[in-house]
Amino acid sequence: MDPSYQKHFAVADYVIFAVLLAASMGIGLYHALSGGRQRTTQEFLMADRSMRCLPVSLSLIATFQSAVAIIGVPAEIYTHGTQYWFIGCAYILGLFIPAHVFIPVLYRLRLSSTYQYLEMRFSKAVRICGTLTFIFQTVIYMGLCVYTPAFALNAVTGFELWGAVLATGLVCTLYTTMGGLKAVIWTDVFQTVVMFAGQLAVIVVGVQQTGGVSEVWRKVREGNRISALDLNPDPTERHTFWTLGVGGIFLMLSLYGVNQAQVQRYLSARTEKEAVRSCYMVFPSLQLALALSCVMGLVMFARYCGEDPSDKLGTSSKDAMVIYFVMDMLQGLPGLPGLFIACLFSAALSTISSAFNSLATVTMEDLIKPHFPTMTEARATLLSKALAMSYGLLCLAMAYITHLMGDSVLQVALKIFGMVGGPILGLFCLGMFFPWANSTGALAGLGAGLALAFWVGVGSIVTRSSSTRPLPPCRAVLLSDNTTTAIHTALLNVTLSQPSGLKRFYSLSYMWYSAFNCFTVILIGLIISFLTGPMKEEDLTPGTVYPLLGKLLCFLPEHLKKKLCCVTPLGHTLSAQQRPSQNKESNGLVFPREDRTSQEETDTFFPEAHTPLVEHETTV
Ligand SMILES: O=C(O)CCCC[C@@H]1SC[C@@H]2NC(=O)N[C@@H]21
Ligand code: NA
Repeated sequence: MDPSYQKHFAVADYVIFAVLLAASMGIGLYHALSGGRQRTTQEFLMADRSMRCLPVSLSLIATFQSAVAIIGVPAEIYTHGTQYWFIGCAYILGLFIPAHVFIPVLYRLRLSSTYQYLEMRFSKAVRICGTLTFIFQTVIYMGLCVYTPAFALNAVTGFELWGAVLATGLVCTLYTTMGGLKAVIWTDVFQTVVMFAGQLAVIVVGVQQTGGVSEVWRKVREGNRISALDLNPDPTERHTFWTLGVGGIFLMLSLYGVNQAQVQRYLSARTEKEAVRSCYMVFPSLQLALALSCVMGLVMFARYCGEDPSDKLGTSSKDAMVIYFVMDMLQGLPGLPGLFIACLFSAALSTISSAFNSLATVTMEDLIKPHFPTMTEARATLLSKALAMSYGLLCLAMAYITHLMGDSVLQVALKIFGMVGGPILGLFCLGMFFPWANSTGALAGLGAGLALAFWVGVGSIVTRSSSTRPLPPCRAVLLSDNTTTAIHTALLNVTLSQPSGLKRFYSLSYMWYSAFNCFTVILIGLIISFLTGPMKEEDLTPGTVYPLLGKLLCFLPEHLKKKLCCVTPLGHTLSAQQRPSQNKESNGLVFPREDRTSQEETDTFFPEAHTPLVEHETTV
């Protein structure tokens, strides 16, 4: 680290950072001392199912917008150009499908944990495997989210690394443990505002210090950082419209469709309509977050055109360079570096607190409560708080491990989601869209999906085949035009040895992991289901299958549909006493007759739902 490049904080910066932590603690304390004072798991884990769509939607964004995106996306744009921005196209279907497929199914089953669905549709074993897979994914991802801001700060400002990790971890654990989901959602709202403000400040100051918008635009175009629409169908090409726009849809479905942290927010909404509306409201805010990160990367490129300060930082990671850029821009403006640090830690805190809370929820609901049905509410709530605390400490331990996983934090996060989130998405799709799938098929599918995912993922890390050559730094721009053209032609003419066989398998773009693993689970799951005797219509728990065929073939006349798609209509919202009770004898889930209470909700989305295509008996 070249000492002249070390950036230091003014007192004002530390003050702003401290205010952020204090405000988050304050919100946590408020929710610990108000309302039901977090005395029941319904309140602690589900916010009393009383939330409105605005806070839920801001919390939905905050959950998967951490320091990884704040740092990783600008670094991505700086190095590879704006191709990554096409992931915004995946947000359309990536949010529309959760709003009209996953939310109606999951909301009407009145679940606390998403994985209860797996027991209702398949079996307890499938539920446990789904829960453990989710815990594994979230613990690793949480480690990455804690470590990223601390590591980046330390690289540039000498900011005490483990001090920052501990401060973040402890504050987060405390307000999550005290205030439950209500505190997590309201701190998410506050932290999302801080996150946007911090990024905006850096962009405004950055443009102004680089000579204005037109100057930035000129430099960015000359450095060919504005990527054209790349329609290359090669699945080993890291970022193209297909890997981002289509592969990204499966990534979004795994996060905003079936991930416990997000489903818990949908379920905390007071009505299904509010839940669907909150999902719609995520779209503009997510596009704004993506735009801010991408523009920040472009401004950073325009600012450092001609020189590449990352080698002076003593670390080759472009992620650390983003912090250097920010400190360089805001250095002379006391308070603004503190605002950006607050932005970075807001992004981290809002993700980590959501992870803690969802981990505590699934551990309680899926792993503990089923074995201790007589546990009192007070003990269950106390245990939930102890779990949040222990997960907090575990994530500090995970922090370092994720740092070893690779160079770009964004790439590591997207790989984790693809490798683990993809198979979980496949499990839910198998359950919701294929009535014939049975528990054996589900377990085999999940196992195959995870095995294949880790084979590809680990293989790509080991053979380093996922890192692609970055675009030439714009130093070439300073040469005369024809020289530049000559260099580019020479570069492009080099026939890159197309990897073959296993090497090609390892070079599959990580943006396809979600889709690839999802289809593997579905394919294997269906094959094993048919080999071991497919599920029968009457054995299906009502409301756990989405009439996909019925929807896709909605243009067919009724009598044809009746023959073709042996599907049951979507379930109605089960009132509290209707919820599935653990039946001692049959050790299965016993369902009372479905009530018709929430007819208006069903009518809104599935007018044909109350005229069942195939009359089915509920197991009473
Ligand atoms: O920021 C993180 O912690 C995770 C990296 C981004 C995760 C995905 S990318 C597509 C979607 N849009 C987001 O803002 N987050 C998710
Ligand atoms: Na966040």
